[in-house]
Amino acid sequence: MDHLAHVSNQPNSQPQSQISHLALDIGGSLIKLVYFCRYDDSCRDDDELRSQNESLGSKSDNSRPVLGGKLHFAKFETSKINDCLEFIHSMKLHLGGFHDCTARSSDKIFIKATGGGAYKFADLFKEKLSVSLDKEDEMECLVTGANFLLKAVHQEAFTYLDGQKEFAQIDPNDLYPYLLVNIGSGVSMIKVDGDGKFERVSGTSLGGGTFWGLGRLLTKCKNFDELLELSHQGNNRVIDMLVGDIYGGTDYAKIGLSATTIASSFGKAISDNKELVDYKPEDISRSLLRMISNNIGQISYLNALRFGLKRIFFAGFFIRGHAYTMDTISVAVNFWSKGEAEAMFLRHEGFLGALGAFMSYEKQCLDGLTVNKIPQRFPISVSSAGNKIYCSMNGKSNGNESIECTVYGT
Ligand SMILES: Nc1ncnc2c1ncn2[C@@H]1O[C@H](COP(=O)(O)OP(=O)(O)OP(=O)(O)O)[C@@H](O)[C@H]1O
Ligand SMILES: CC(C)(CO)[C@@H](O)C(=O)NCCC(=O)O
Repeated sequence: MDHLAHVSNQPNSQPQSQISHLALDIGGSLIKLVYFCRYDDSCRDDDELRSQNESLGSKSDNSRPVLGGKLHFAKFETSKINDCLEFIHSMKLHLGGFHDCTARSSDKIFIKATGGGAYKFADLFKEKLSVSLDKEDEMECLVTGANFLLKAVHQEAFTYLDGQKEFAQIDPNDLYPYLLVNIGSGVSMIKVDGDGKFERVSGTSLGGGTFWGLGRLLTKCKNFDELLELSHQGNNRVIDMLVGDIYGGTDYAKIGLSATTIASSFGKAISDNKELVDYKPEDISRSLLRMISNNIGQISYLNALRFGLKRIFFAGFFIRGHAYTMDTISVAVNFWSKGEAEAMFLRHEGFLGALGAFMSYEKQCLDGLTVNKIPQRFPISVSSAGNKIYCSMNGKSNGNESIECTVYGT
């Protein structure tokens, strides 16, 4: 199994009946998996949950036990898709899909999938796992995933400035509008106005793939984390041309540029008569990270300005909860907006699309999930004709770690 598989409390040999509803987001760089896994011993009656749900108009069935479980998250490099297929097969996750309810006797299994790879690798999934991928729109899934996390998961969003992480209090009734910036291989910027109400307003090809691709070529790093780690020790001023380099050490105060502002990313490399080997990989990594993060922060701000949006949520696996990345993006948003707009980050940053695909099981008429809002302790309820899933989202989730859920079993 790929070392990238990142699942907490990962069951080693779960019987198939314990796992249901696998959803995939197959991107240009990474494949993300979300699946629900029941606890062995969690069969219990939960009258409080039942009555809360009923008071909100959701039908519950007293004959069904309430089952606890977790939403699990895993990721693989897209280039190592065979490891992912092996993982799915070994965990029997591919059986956690749905059957086509229009074809009565069909035993065809469909798995919800989003991202470009849902198209590109559909035949491979059919050939290796005998499952069909039920494709969901990538932007729609990102938005559904973001709305779900922001409304349901306690302490999901946070700000990060000057090394200070602060969790944001998100009022689910005062969430919209906001700008969602998903930094994957490329970057999508989406104005979100409500559940299912959104518009992709911009994007840029200078994204996570650019950082990792250029970084790999320039530093010979073998993996993304190594490149990110290197940036810690680097000094971008060795390579970036600063305003002070151009202005003889002084600020260009008249237009608000301090001497330390980057005037030209990688600009020093033109004048130094140096070769690539003369630069330290850590300095290259730092400059690259700063260049990409600054640029995304600036374009995001411009789009927020364009539509009068005050809140910008940044997601996607480029961020990786990395301090310098988040700081750079925050500073860029803060600098350009003169403090008017705020950059926020999400703990489950890389799994929005996969979560959105997971939620889309609600569209199916059999074994699907429906999502209803429930306030306070059980903010989100996910239910299906066959079983009901109440994601209690009790704040125990942490980044890639699993999220506690409560399920009405069949
Ligand atoms: N272990 C890793 N291996 C490769 N890239 C990683 C890794 N961890 C983080 N990244 C970064 O995350 C980016 C991919 O993020 P994400 O999974 O959100 O996007 P994607 O879905 O693959 O891309 P797209 O949506 O553009 O198709 C990579 O381009 C890289 O910058
Ligand atoms: C093409 C997608 C949507 C695939 O996830 C993404 O990589 C992206 O938004 N790229 C940026 C494309 C652009 O708007 O320039």
